[in-house]
Amino acid sequence: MNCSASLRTSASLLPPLHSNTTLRPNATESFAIESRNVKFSIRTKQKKLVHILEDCSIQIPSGQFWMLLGPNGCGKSTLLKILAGLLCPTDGFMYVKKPKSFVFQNPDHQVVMPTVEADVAFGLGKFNLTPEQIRCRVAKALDAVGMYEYLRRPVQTLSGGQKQRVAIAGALAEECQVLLLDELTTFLDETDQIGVIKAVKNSLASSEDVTALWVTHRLEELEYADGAIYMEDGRVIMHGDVSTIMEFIEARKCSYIRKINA
Ligand SMILES: Nc1ncnc2c1ncn2[C@@H]1O[C@H](COP(=O)(O)OP(=O)(O)OP(=O)(O)O)[C@@H](O)[C@H]1O
Repeated sequence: MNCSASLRTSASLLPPLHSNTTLRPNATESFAIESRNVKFSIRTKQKKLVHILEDCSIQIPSGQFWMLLGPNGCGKSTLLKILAGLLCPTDGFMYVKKPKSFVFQNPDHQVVMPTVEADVAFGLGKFNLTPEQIRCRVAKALDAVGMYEYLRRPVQTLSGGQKQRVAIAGALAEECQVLLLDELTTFLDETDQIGVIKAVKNSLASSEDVTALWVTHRLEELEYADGAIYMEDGRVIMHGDVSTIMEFIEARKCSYIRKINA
């Protein structure tokens, strides 16, 4: 079966998967991001074991823009941080193409240099690049996110959305293959929100190899995605086609409203 094709065309309600999965050595090559039965638990100070993620399985084809949605506290950021390598899963298998980059909700945690140009160039120090190569990479990355004309701007004069775009450009300049984006638009107005989404779309269009996973609360953003994942209570409930998932979430909302009005 061509998994990649089936994921693009249909959403699926996922049955619970087996626990105690052994780690699988090889990833499926067509997927830039893959997790199988990933679990994450923590032990509280009172020694109580709390299960935050249960059997989370996802597959995101290379070069696509996917969104991860679900109610507050369902585990979206935890799954994203695991994929980024910021947290270690308790069990399961995962593969994320490298280099990968995690972009934070608050750009002030990431955009740290005095000017846009210096900030995008910041991560390039670890590569053996000539000044001309650095200029070239910075220009290309800023162009991809529509911020080239801001090259010399002090970062403190930028809006939240513009800072997010600079943070994305920093990742692109390092030629990252996977962008993991954590609720970038939560504090943005509509113009900045659309600017950031378009910057991600453009980044993917300007390089066949870049894949993005975008955590969001905003249902209207789904229209920009190639695929989606819906989580509840630490589990992946649906995975695949955007319109099916959108309908599912709308139905969930209606049933919730009916319940509170009853
Ligand atoms: N270190 C921790 N200690 C205790 N509980 C935690 C810890 N990290 C996460 N959690 C809990 O795990 C659950 C999932 O959190 P997570 O931040 O991943 O959810 P989310 O879906 O991203 O939420 P939101 O949409 O509100 O940002 C929450 O109930 C949260 O309180």
